[in-house]
Formats: sequence, C-alpha cells, structure tokens
Amino acid sequence: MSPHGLGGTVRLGGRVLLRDAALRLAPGWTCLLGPSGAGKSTLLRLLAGLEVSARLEGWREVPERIGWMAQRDLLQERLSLSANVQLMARLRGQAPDPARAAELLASVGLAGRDEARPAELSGGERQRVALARALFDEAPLVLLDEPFSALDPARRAAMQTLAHTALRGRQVLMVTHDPAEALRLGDRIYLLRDQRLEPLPPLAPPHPRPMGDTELALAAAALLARLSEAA
Ligand SMILES: Nc1ncnc2c1ncn2[C@@H]1O[C@H](COP(=O)(O)OP(=O)(O)OP(=O)(O)O)[C@@H](O)[C@H]1O
Repeated sequence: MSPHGLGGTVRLGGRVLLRDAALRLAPGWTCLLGPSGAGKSTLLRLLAGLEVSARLEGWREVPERIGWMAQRDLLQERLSLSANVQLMARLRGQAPDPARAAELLASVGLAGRDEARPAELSGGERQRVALARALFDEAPLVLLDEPFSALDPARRAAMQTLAHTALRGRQVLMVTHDPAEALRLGDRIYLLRDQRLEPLPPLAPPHPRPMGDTELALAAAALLARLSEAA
C-alpha cells in the first residue's frame, strides 16, 4: 500500500504557501503545529480534496473515505443533535443508528440531549457534538482541525483521551495551536512555518501521555519557547 499523505509545492493566489514539503501519514496521530495563517487548514482541505483556491504541485495519496472535523462546527441548525451526529454517515447511505449516536453524545458529556438543537448549546458543547460526529464516522483517515480549541482544560484533556481511544488504529491528522496537545497525542509532529514543513521529535509512547506527566510538561515548555522565538 502506498503511503498516505501529500507532498510537493502548494501555491495560493500567486504565492507559495509550502515548498517541497512531504507530509506522511500512518496509523496513529500526526499533529500539525504552526503560526496562524501558515497554511495548516489549507493543507487539511487539500488532503480532503475540498480545497478550491490552493494548487498542489506534487502527489496526494488518500483513502477513499475521509472523516473531517472543520474549525467551524458545521452543525445543521434545523437538525437534532442525534441527526447531526449521524449526518455524514446518512449522506453516504448508511442506515440510521440513533442508539450509537446517543452513546457518542453521552461519551462527550451530552447524555439525553439527542433531540436538542445546536442553537441551545454553548460553543464548547457544539464542538463536542462535532467531535461525536467525527467519531461516528468510521473512516480510515480522520482530519481534525483544532478539535478541542473551545474546551476548558479539564474537558479538553478528557476529550483528547476519548478521541484517542475511539480512533485507535486509524490515521488521524490533527491541526492544533497547543504544543502540549501535540506532544500528548502525537506519534508524529510537524511544524508548518515559513513555507516549510519540518518534522519535530514526538514524545515516546504511551499516548496520550497522562496529564501532569513531567516529561510532557518539560517538552511542551521547550516547544512553546521554540515556537515563540520565531513569532
Ligand atoms: N481563498 C483564499 N484565497 C487566498 N488566500 C487565502 C484563501 N484562503 C486562505 N487564504 C490565505 O492562506 C493562508 C493560509 O490560511 P490557512 O487558513 O490555511 O492558515 P492556518 O495555518 O490554518 O491558520 P489558522 O491557524 O489561523 O487557522 C492565509 O494567509 C490566508 O489568508
């Protein structure tokens, strides 16, 4: 099987966003860090085949089915939370499975809210519904664009662990601004900056590292300092 990922040069509106890059995916978590505007979301959209403005001059190898959690939650306001969780699978022709949707909603802390509408939720709750939708879908490649950014620290750690367990064995590519999150979860870490995609050393397993892990705290502080230097 050829490796999944993409490589080459990415151009957007007459400028180079990424030069001679190679993003290689494998089962487990690949985390993508980088300053705002560097092109992380564009890269995710290119992988998903959803990018309309940027052009990739190079290669792209992805499985037929890709799961996707965008930066905006993209919840359908007129649908119930249960229907939102099942939406992508339903669009693909899968049979409804409200029991599984309810289980996933409960796992993200929204037990019994199946028939609620997105407008009744806080920003963090909406993000958790979007996460449940990404977990409902059983795609071999799952792209997550800042999936935990709206959550409080305790909920964020719990959702990281939940997602890591639920997506075990699959290829996950996550964009994050949080070095500790990348180090806690990442089997591979890339930094996208100044048109370059640079592999960074991940922490050794186990992933996710426990919260309060000293090695994680030290590595996150060092990585934050490194990211801040060039900012
Ligand atoms: N349709 C477009 N046409 C031209 N430029 C665009 C378009 N969409 C995004 N850009 C620019 O492309 C660059 C990369 O945007 P992108 O959203 O991929 O960055 P990012 O690294 O994900 O940022 P953030 O961390 O803030 O989400 C930015 O400079 C942005 O202004």
